[in-house]
Amino acid sequence: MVPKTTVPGRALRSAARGGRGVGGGHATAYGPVGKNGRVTNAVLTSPYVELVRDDWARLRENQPLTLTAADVARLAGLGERIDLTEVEQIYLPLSRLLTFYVAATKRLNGVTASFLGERPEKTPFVIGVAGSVAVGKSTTARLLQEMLRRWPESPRVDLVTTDGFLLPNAELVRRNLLQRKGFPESYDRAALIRFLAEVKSGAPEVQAPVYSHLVYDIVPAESVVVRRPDVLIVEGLNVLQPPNGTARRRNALSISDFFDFSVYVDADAELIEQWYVERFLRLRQTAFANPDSYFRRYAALSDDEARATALDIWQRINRPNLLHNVRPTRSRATLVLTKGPHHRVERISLRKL
Ligand SMILES: Nc1ncnc2c1ncn2[C@@H]1O[C@H](COP(=O)(O)OP(=O)(O)O)[C@@H](O)[C@H]1O
Ligand SMILES: CC(C)(COP(=O)(O)O)[C@@H](O)C(=O)NCCC(=O)O
Repeated sequence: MVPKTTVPGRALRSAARGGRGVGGGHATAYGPVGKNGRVTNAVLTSPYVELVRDDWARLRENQPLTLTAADVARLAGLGERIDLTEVEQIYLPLSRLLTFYVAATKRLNGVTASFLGERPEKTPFVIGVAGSVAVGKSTTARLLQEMLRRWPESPRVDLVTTDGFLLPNAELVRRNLLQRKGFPESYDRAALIRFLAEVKSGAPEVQAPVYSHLVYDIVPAESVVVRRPDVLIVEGLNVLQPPNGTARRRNALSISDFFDFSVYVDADAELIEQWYVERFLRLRQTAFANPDSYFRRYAALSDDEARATALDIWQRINRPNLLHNVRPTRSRATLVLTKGPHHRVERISLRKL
């Protein structure tokens, strides 16, 4: 199977007509290429090369899976069981690709330092993980963290979620944004950018604020500390969001300016809705049942009531955010994982241009 170049989720056409096998296809900004190898017109095609899962799975190149079924079960936590074959066929090749990027980026930083006549500084390789609420960002990020830790290039891998940079509830209420938690305007973007700038500049210790899903608010006295890891994974709905109007006018940076690689986890909105509702139903027996939970009133709901409540939250908040803010950032990712039913990744699009 020859990889295709497409806009993720929208099949365009194959730019890899030469049939050079997996990895042999090329994405081009100009196409199609004529018999004499010359560009025959200047139609802009996609910067992505697209692989179906079987071709992608082969790129693991005999790399042994070092995660056990027990490790994977622990990563799934209270969620749905994660299929070990999925880990082997999808996430292992991805972690292999990432280690190549980590090594290449280190070399590139060394080249820049030597050009400047400086000593190369150790800066963390930063990976962004984006996608809708309930698409599986946290699970993907945790899997990548565990897998990357097992490679010699990146023994120290930290993970930070952007919910810590949400504005506190009191401030959301003041700005009339409590019903828009997770929308770009509900975050302290400047603080997130400052955090990433400090991490990237090699600061020995950088603190990030913490959000509690239990109390549904920022925890004022808590923080997570990032101490110059080899890799930092930054997971969140809006990590690929470009600066808004005012910020753009001030030439502000994007969060993604600090990324060395980014992953967008994608699926049809109908599937994500189903995963959101299923997770909500499960949370009734666990997190919602905790007396300290902001959502403790949901613990007593019947199945039908819980389903209706979850659907209402999905349709009022998370679905519009997905459609208007999150999904439009998909084309900025280095890699797009497109899932089908049961979280099975069906297509992988890798940016080549
Ligand atoms: N690869 C996967 N295999 C099986 N279940 C998954 C997978 N990824 C996510 N899930 C399940 O889907 C739901 C949403 O995943 P989660 O990682 O919490 O999403 P997000 O961080 O995007 O909100 C959870 O119930 C989780 O257990
Ligand atoms: C906390 C979240 C905004 C996700 O934040 P992220 O870590 O992606 O920045 C989201 O999981 C959430 O709780 N959304 C709010 C929907 C609601 O009001 O229930």
